[in-house]
Amino acid sequence: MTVTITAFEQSPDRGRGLARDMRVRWALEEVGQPYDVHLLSFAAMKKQAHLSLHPFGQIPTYEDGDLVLFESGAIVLHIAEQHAGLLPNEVGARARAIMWMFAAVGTVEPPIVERSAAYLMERDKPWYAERLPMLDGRVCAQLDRLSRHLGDAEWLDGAFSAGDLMMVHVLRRLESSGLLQDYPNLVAYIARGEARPAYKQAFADQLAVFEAASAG
Ligand SMILES: N[C@@H](CCC(=O)N[C@@H](CSCc1ccc([N+](=O)[O-])cc1)C(=O)NCC(=O)O)C(=O)O
Repeated sequence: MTVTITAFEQSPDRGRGLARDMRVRWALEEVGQPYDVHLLSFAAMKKQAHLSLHPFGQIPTYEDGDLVLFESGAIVLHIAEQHAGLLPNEVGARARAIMWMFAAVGTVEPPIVERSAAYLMERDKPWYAERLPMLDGRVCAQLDRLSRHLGDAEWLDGAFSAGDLMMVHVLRRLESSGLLQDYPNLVAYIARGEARPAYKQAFADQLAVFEAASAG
């Protein structure tokens, strides 16, 4: 039975690989698993057929036979548990890799999403100019700490893992913000993730969807 994921029919990330189906695509490529994609319009995401898969009406979802999952982190963890290549076998290293998955989505991502949401929904509000430095400050506080931890290491904890996959994708959202320029080791870290063949394949496949939709 082939796995099926959901993704945007026409992603607002305009093919930049920022939507969260990218994490699932990348994970499936890292473990060498084929998958089908069910593309959804914004309207279809809020209809009952999709809400029965994803109670919050979002993408991505993951279907494998009777199993239906949502939450990109949970999907990546499931893929990593089912196939070799994204989690170490050694108990402690495996636990730390999962720890970094949670750190990505639970500690580093929230201020990045808050900053992005403010730009998208509040940039014309009178308080935005005053609020932006605070939003940047919260993002940079986490970048500072992550950068110090990473130092000159290639990955967060030994070999590349699902923790790095999630963290690289979280950080990519900042690529056009200018905030990463003060953290050259994080820029290089992201570039190492983007240089992986599995990432490149996932990115190309996500971009192809956007280009086909834009051409149509
Ligand atoms: N915590 C969930 C969050 C899922 C989520 O936010 N999904 C978004 C798409 S990825 C988030 C996203 C969207 C757009 C960009 N972008 O750069 O344009 C980046 C990321 C979605 O379905 N949004 C539609 C809706 O909520 O109605 C997860 O990790 O799976």
